[in-house]
Amino acid sequence: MMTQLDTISVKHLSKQFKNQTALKDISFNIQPGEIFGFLGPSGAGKTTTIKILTGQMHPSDGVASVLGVPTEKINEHIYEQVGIVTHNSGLYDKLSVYKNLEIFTKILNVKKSKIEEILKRVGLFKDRKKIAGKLSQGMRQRLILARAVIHNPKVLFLDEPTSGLDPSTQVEIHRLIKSLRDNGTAVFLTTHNMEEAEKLCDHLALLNNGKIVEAGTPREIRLNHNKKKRYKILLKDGKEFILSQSEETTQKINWWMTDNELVTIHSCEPTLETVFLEVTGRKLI
Ligand SMILES: Nc1ncnc2c1ncn2[C@@H]1O[C@H](COP(=O)(O)OP(=O)(O)OP(=O)(O)O)[C@@H](O)[C@H]1O
Repeated sequence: MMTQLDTISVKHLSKQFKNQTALKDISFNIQPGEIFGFLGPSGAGKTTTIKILTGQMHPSDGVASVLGVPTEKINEHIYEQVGIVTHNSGLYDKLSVYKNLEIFTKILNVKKSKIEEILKRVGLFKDRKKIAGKLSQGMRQRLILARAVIHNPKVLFLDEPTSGLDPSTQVEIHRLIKSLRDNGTAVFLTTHNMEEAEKLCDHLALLNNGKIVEAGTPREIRLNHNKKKRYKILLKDGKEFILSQSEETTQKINWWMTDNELVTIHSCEPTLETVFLEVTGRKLI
């Protein structure tokens, strides 16, 4: 029987810097056509993982491979099949939007007709003559993404692709990422944004202090943490909050009811954000 090759395979990966352990024994697999979300607070080890998986850094222990290539053997040929968007993805600021992409079609041996196609897909076709250095932040990010996917990569690494963007640009970028996924691209995405993770990712891993502390589909992770009942409460003065079941909560609810302060009360499932707070004790920012 044929088994499908994992697009990304990570086994017992660790990374030790001089006096800092950045990753401790992490393992996961990503299949073609899957969006895998890697979530974690600042310093959790997300960028270190991307660096190892793109061959920019070697692990201290464990093995990882991308498209069947062990990460220590990764060279520039892999970039023909991989797209990367990170914080230091730069653009040629003095060149036009179109020229920025044209350069990449030459490097990556892609037909020029792809430029027009991808510009239309990211909504930048009418801006193709604009100078990259004068684009708004959202346009810039769409151009960086266009460049990363112009060659239809089999793997796409996205390090916080929508951070700092307005909601409508976020939606456009999500649409593009999903259409890539639907065409079989495996997407490795880091984010601080729980809503983004919930909407976009097929599987998630929550990283804390270099360890994977939770993994599964967004729904599985939420349901795993649904042991204690939670109540979402709205009071007359407009205050809204979530309280978990306890004697204190029951007492508070009684007071509010007696004082006619309570407007609505619902029991609710935990959000990914509350799960994250529970397992890490930290906010995701
Ligand atoms: N080159 C390095 N030398 C020493 N320590 C490093 C190096 N790179 C990262 N670290 C440490 O490893 C840990 C993980 O860092 P990493 O950049 O992977 O975190 P991150 O999850 O990407 O955080 P952020 O969300 O802030 O980008 C941090 O404690 C960081 O200080």
